[in-house]
Amino acid sequence: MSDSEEESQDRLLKIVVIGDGACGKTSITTRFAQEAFGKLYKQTIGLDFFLKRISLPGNLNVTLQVWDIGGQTLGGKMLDKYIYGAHGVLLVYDITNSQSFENLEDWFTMVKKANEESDVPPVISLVGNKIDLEHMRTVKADKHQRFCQENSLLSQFVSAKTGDSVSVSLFPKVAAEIIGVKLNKAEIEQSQRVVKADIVNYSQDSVARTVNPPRSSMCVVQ
Ligand SMILES: Nc1nc2c(ncn2[C@@H]2O[C@H](COP(=O)(O)OP(=O)(O)OP(=O)(O)O)[C@@H](O)[C@H]2O)c(=O)[nH]1
Repeated sequence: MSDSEEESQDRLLKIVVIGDGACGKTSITTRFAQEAFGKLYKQTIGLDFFLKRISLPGNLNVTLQVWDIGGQTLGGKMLDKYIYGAHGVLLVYDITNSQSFENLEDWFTMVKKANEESDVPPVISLVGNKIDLEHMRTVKADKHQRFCQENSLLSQFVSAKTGDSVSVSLFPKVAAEIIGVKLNKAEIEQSQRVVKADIVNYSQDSVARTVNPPRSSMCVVQ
């Protein structure tokens, strides 16, 4: 089988990352896509895209199209269009910032609204970020767990800074749940073997014109 035939069998999954400004969405996606972390905060205006290909058990290759959505979009006109059609949603908050947890209700409401007409609801994971700052935690873990139970969400604690649980757990778990594959711990780690990604920045205008960006102008995935 040629490379291109093999690639055409990949499933492309749209994963949307939302939550308050500065909770670490860009850092999580950059950690996942590039194994990198930057200390400097640069606000995301509109959104950025990342692509990464991962392998799941059974030789299943999945390409994740990760939409990193700026925290300032809450209440804006474009947010429901960005979320629409997502296979997976990461609802991110900062464990050292209670307000970012309180505001999850608003983000979650937007997710439900944007998908109320879709046949298959997205898989949603609650993500508590910055666990390297455990000593500064203001959101108790049981609050997090309660929110997950009440709303039937997957649950994850991560640190984009140290990389803890970002690549080996968060994204593979969500992808596996979407395509209906059960993963054991070894398999989650295994899913990280084949990966490389580049980042493409889209202006808000180009997304406003076409919510599904043209594939041809996206980055190459290997
Ligand atoms: N200590 C620590 N700092 C983090 C972590 N993740 C992100 N940060 C820092 O938090 C700040 C905000 O991170 P971003 O990833 O830009 O946040 P964002 O949610 O994308 O922000 P918006 O673009 O405004 O939506 C930056 O200074 C990051 O370096 C983490 O896991 N631990």
